[in-house]
Amino acid sequence: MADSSSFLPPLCERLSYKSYVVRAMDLTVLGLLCSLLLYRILHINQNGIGWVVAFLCESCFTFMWLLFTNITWSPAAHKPYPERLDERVHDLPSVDMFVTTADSVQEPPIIVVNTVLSLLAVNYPANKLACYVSDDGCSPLTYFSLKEAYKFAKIWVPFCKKYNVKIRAPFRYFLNHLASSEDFEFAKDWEMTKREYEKLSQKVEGITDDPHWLNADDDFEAFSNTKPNDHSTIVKVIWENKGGVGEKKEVPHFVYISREKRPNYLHHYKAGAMNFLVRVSGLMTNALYMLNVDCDMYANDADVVRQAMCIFLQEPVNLNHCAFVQFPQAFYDSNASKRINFFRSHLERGIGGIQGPIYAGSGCFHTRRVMYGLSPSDLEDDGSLYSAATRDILTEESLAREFGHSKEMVKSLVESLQRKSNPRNSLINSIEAAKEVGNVQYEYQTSWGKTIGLLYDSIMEDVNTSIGIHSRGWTSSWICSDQPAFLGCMPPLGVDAMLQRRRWMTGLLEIFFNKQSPLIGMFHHKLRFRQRLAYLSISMSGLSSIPFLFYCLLPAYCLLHNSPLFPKGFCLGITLTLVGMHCLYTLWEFMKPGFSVQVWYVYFCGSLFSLFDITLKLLGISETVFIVTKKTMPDTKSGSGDGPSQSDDDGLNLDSGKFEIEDSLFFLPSTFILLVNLAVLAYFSVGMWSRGRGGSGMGEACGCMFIAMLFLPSVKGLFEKGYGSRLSTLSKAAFLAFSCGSRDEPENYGLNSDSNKFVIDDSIYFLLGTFIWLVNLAALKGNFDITWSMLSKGTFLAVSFVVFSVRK
Ligand SMILES: O=c1ccn([C@@H]2O[C@H](COP(=O)(O)OP(=O)(O)O[C@H]3O[C@H](CO)[C@@H](O)[C@H](O)[C@H]3O)[C@@H](O)[C@H]2O)c(=O)[nH]1
Ligand SMILES: [Mn+2]
Repeated sequence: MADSSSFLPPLCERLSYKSYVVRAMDLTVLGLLCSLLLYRILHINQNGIGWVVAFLCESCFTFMWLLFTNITWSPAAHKPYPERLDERVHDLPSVDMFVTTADSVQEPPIIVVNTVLSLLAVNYPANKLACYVSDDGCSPLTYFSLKEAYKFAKIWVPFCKKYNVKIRAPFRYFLNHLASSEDFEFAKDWEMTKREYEKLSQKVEGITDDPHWLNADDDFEAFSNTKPNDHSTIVKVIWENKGGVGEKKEVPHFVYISREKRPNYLHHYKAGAMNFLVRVSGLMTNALYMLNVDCDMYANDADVVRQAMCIFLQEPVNLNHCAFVQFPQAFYDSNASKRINFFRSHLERGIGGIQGPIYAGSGCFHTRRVMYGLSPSDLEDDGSLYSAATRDILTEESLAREFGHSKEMVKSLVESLQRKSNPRNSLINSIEAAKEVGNVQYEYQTSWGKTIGLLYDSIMEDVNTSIGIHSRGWTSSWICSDQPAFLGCMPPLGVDAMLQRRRWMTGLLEIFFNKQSPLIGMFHHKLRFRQRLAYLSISMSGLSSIPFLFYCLLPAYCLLHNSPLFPKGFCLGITLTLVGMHCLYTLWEFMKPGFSVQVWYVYFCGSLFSLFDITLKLLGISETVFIVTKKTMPDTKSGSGDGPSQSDDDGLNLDSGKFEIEDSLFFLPSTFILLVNLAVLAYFSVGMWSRGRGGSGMGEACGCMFIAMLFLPSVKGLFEKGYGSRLSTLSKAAFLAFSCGSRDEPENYGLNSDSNKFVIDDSIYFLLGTFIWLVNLAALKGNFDITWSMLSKGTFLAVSFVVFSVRK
């Protein structure tokens, strides 16, 4: 396929982003952390429990910093030159494009439609493309919208190609007005296309789940009497590109599928949907490469497919062994976009310089053969199957055993593993075979989800699958581009963002504990050592909230117990430099792209609650569940951030078989930490002059102050967003704070100057209580819909307050 003449310039280039300044900074922080640890060890005998806990927490931070330094040590990315593709490659390979959607309410069909249109219109020969939409919601609305989208595509795709439109998702494109300087013909086409798009979006947004129209159209018969979790497989070929002339040849194949679902059968969320997509597309078009996007991630650059091909088709292929090409993900919702862009690209570019970026779930091109479980060692230098491997892999029984008993599937597999481009017969002819591989029992006792396709044992299926691929010795490539290749949406900051973060962290922890854990087989040679460390760092990120939580309470603890937390003299300098550098370096970097402390809190809190989930899972009490995030169009965005959207039932949610956390509980940790620190600060200022020498002092008080400042904005968020149950959050946090304080020995209550031990005083309870009531009163003033439940919680608070205050 590719022309091997070596005179032509390369299709892509590897760029290194190595920076000695960054390295020096990373090493300095590491050095400072180590000297702090050393100091703590040397003085461990003179100091109390606070000192030991601080040492343990700091050891964790040092370890995490070490892993982080490993990631950021040698960042790299690939720069493709799509304009060189045509002179080098005469016959472009075909590409199957997958879109997953799961819920027509959380993921409005108009968003899916836009994503699909952007893919159908990419700059690539239409007869080499196929677009498959998997609908886990089994929604006739989604199917209806896609059919309408196809009608519009017949206008949209030629329009984009004729005028070389840059952004090919219509909702984005039509946000800009027509410039008056445009020529007449263009203006006419533009107006017409815009009108058609408006008609389409009115139809799609106006459609309801009314059974009348469903019954009226035979095409929707498959959707009658179905439930999202109880229906048979549906496969609909919306459009088949059979060549021809004009618009007919310009729109790629377009297929709607929804796999069979039955209650009591595990369906493995997105990974299950993807594996079905891989099979159906194998039967229908069997392209060598597959693109996968989330339903909200439209292609923002018409050249994405060509860019990816620059990496795959770069000669010599075997030096690279590139299994997949990951594009950066960016988000069109302003505030959220920056935080993720920054983190993801920072991390991915770093890992991109080791063995290659991690598959991020969306905006990724996979090689079909790799998805089928092939290893680089199965291949000859020219990319054909190694002859011994052929014998093992290509026997019919072993294929059927591993991939399931479908004759058509086995045939397509053989062709795909041998990289044969099979001449297409009609897509319609494959519908029956496609339905068969969507059966709930099809994967039973096969290797799907275990070693083949997307792997199942984590709800973070992307990272999990990625480890599997890298462990077989493949590499991957991270593309750097000026213009974001894909744009999607992120939930607004707040509970939804925390839920998403919590799901991610839980999924990563599942990986940490599953059989692919980066901890196991630490020196397995195919997964490079540094890459393994990178995976370790990522899969452990949920755990980092534990030392952090302790650290946030330590200054308060040490102030109360009059035991030192921070070193004195020269070593205090080290601590201050560390904190200072950390603030300047991390926090500043973090804030630079517009982050707020709240974003940081979402991270912290999401991680904390994932620990809760994973504990329940490891104990076998509940399963981890993929809760789909809500997606909104940018112009209709405004209403989305107000208030919680999930139900606020506490305890076991029977539908999902999982413990749900009440929204307001997400604010519990911050409220708790803030209350403890404020109370201790107040206490400290009252008793400052009567203190003994040698223990804790101003340093620890400053620590408390710093932490209180850090958490204040997130507690403020609790009030701003109008979460109805803030009273309950406050009362719970206060209850926790009280009970922590009351663990002291009874005789230690009050100022005990003999023991030189500064212990909790009754007044602290009154201070805390008064504070809470003042805050509550202020909050209630602006919120008149006080429910009985809130009143009862308030009464509970009052009673517990009195009980605790009179305790002696
Ligand atoms: O049962 C399910 C659940 C989800 N999805 C699809 O999965 C995608 C991602 O879901 P979303 O709610 O948007 O989750 P995010 O946290 O935004 O997704 C990120 O993280 C996921 C892993 O947790 C990856 O799968 C995604 O690709 C990645 O973008 C969407 O297209 C959904 O339609 C399904 O197809 N079936
Ligand atoms: Mn998403």
